[in-house]
Amino acid sequence: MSATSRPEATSRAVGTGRVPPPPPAELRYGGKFSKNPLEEAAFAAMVRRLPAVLSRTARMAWAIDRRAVLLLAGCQLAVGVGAAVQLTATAHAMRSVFGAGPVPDRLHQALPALLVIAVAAMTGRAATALSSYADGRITPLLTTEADSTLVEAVCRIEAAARAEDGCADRQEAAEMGVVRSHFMIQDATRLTAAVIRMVTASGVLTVLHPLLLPLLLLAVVPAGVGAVLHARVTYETHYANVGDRNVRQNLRGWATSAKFTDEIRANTMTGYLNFWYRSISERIDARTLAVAPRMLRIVLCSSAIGGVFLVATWAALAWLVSTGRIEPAIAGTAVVAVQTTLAALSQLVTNGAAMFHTSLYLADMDSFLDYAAERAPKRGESAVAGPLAEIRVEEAVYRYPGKERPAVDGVSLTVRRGEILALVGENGSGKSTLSRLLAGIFLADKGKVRWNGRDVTGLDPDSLWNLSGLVPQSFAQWPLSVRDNVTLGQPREEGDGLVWEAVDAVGLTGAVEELPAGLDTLLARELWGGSELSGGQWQRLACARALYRKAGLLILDEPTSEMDARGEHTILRKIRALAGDCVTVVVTHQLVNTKIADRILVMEHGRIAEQGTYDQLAAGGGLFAELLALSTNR
Ligand SMILES: Nc1ncnc2c1ncn2[C@@H]1O[C@H](COP(=O)(O)OP(=O)(O)OP(=O)(O)O)[C@@H](O)[C@H]1O
Repeated sequence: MSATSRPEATSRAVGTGRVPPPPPAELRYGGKFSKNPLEEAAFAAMVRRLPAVLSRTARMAWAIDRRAVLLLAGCQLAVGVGAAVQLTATAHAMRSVFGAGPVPDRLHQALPALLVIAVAAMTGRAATALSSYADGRITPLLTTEADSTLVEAVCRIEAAARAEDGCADRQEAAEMGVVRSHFMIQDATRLTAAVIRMVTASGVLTVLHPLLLPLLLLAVVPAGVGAVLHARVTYETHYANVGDRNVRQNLRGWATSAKFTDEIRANTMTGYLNFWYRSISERIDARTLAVAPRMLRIVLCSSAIGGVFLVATWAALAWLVSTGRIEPAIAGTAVVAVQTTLAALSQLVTNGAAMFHTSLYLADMDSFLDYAAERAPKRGESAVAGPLAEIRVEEAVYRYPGKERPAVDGVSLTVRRGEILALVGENGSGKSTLSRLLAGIFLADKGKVRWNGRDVTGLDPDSLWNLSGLVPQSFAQWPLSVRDNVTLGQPREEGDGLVWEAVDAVGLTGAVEELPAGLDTLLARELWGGSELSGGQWQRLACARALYRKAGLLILDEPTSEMDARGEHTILRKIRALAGDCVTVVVTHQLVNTKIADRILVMEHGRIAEQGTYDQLAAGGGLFAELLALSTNR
């Protein structure tokens, strides 16, 4: 921990008599949740990855823009042919230049070959420019495809699986695959261009003298090995940092979000947050810096070994000329061929290592996509028949991953259309979890939940959710227009009429009319032109969203916790008025609000402790009566 990170937190702590905060817990992606793909991978196995990555890149690019891929392939071919033509013409020109006769005559003789060299060079340049144009056409779409695939995969995962340990870290690791997909085409193009140039130049070199190519290979192979080892170390560091990076990213979002400014300031959390942020960053930096000497050793060793072989190559060439084994004219061409091959080989190893590096991140992305696919809903495909008449829960048990005790533990109940069911109970008693089971968001580990008599595991989840409207405990404040916040991108043919109806039902008409652009007002204070609502107004909007859906199942989890008495009264009356057409479930701690319910279910430790009407329970002397007494005892 550097001394620079602590002073603010420490001085604040000293000033208030508090102890300085400990650094945040160390989190590592790995261990029981995942396996570092490099742990047991041999060097050869890593190099063997390259063709697979290349063909995958080609397939993805082909699916996106065939013409651009063909253009790229044509350009690669032109670059290769250009390099071969240049070298052959160089050999011709050298022979003329080193031949007999006066200098002007020799130059004149070399002129056609020199012109061919110029045209081949120009063709090569033009092909390279066209390649980058084709790359520019493919890459943005490729990145978008990778990004959208990832987002869609995350959105498809069963809600319950999101609570699994390691899920968020795997996702964070996969994000890097999206970032690297930006370089895939460029790396692949450069790699194949280098291969083509190297093959043509080394062919010419072998024809000139068979000894030169092996020597040149020896000069470049150490650099290649060095580059791959370098990529391996970089990836290992990245891998060790995934967990901390994930936490840092979340912390950054929370610490800098305007939504939490008040809480952070008034609770003097700024110092702690900055200290934590720095601590995590420093931990990440420390891991990165710790491998710097290893990186340096790799680069130094590979450069030194490569340098020795390069000197040997030039010495061999000098020896061949001095012993008359090759003519000076051929030696001149050999110098150009060596330079070309060397440049191509260096490009090959650099881009090969880059592709290898990319392949590691893509493997993380693939592995996450597989993980997400395994956790996508595997339920039946049949739709719920007719309007929702009844939901029946039979001995349902649900336990969150990693938790010892079930959150819902053997609950049975039936709730019918036209009925309002209130769920009450102390914090953590399982109310929200039960409502998730009722909505089919979670599937019971044991027992059954049936909609109209059909087990929800056999039903298409979208068909369930098309019939439901939910106001969750913590609802989203979408940075969208008022209208989109109500319709959530599902406008109805009736147009704004239904939107206003929903807005009116929650008593928000006046507030929306006062907004600068009415329903079109962007609700995002941070964005240019945006407006902001109060906490209670946002909650009313969340209720309007659920009411707009005219759902068969309405679940409201603490729907009025931020509302004033008038807002609460309006919404509860509306819920009562709409109750005839749907199954309504209200989760609340405001026990007086349960008066609107036909039946109240009191939860305790995941079980139903008691149930009945308000009057029955209030007079019953049980948990409800106790909680009611506490709520009025001030
Ligand atoms: N995403 C989650 N991952 C792991 N455990 C969870 C998760 N959500 C809830 N739990 C646990 O499940 C139990 C029941 O939680 P639930 O949210 O259903 O309670 P609740 O009655 O709605 O509480 P509250 O009144 O505080 O909203 C609690 O012990 C809680 O810690």
